[in-house]
Amino acid sequence: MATTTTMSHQAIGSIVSHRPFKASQFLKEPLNVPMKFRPKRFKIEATASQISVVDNTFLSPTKNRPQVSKKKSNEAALILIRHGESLWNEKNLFTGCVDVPLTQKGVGEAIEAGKKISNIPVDLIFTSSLIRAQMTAMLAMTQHRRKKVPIILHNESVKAKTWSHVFSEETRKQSIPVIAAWQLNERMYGELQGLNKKETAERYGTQQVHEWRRSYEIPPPKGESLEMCAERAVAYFEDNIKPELASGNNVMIAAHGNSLRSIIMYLDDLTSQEVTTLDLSTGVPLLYIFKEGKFMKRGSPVGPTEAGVYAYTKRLAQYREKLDAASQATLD
Ligand SMILES: O=C(O)[C@@H](CO)OP(=O)(O)O
Repeated sequence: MATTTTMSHQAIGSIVSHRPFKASQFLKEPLNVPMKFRPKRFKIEATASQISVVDNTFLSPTKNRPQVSKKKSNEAALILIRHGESLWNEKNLFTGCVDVPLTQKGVGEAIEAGKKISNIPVDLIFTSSLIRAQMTAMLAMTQHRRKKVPIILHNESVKAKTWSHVFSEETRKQSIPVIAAWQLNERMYGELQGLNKKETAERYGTQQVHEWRRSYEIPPPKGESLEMCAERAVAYFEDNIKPELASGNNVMIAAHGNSLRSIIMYLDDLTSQEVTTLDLSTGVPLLYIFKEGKFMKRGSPVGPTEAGVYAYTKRLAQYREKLDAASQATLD
């Protein structure tokens, strides 16, 4: 196994895009175009009002998307969840872009994560195209008090889009669009995929394997470094998710240890050195508030009734009050 230190963006695009899910059709651009250059240290460079309009046609209400009403608020909640334990996490195998499901423990973690965020508004869900992230998002939403129905959008072909159309405006209002994007997939782990992590550390040395797993610049053999993963995940976040937050839509992202590390690096403005110590647990939701073009980290809600979370902003408190009032009305 040879360590690859460089890899063209074109090559990454073509490897990651082997999946039948064709995000390119949503984005109206080929997957193999060289990715945009992103600075190593990401900056939030624009205020909400300055954020440029991007190609959002796949999200358009006219394009078979359950409608998310555009709100006037300049504040929105952003929830990040790493998927629950997968069958390969349990076996301690490098997983990357291999599409394995959750274990029973992972199912439980996703449900617990859902309880913690059950009083936080969610208007839109983004997941990777991998089943462990999608299972986590769906299971978490079974716990939400608002009881809206998450619906996975199928825009991969005209037929898929037409055949999944929802004809009732009222039903659409009671739905949450779920957008699956390969750009949010786990880092592509190259020749480590399927290998046992402990055995790999014994073979190549703990230090080498730690660098492959946690460094910013060093890619695993024939795989993506965190930097490469950031180039597609952060670009997707900036182009597709940030504009939704800027419009006041509350967003949940269910993704992976490394795709989320790269997004957190961007949100928290971490250096390439600082990100090496960032490690995410499975099934732990993290809350950010997006306001006036800035992301404010609010940590992980400990429980659904945790007063502190709802004191973060007036809007969150009001949302929770409405849910409480609705539950009370049902009981009366
Ligand atoms: O195997 C993987 O895909 C990831 C996440 O489980 O592992 P690591 O913690 O090494 O980044």
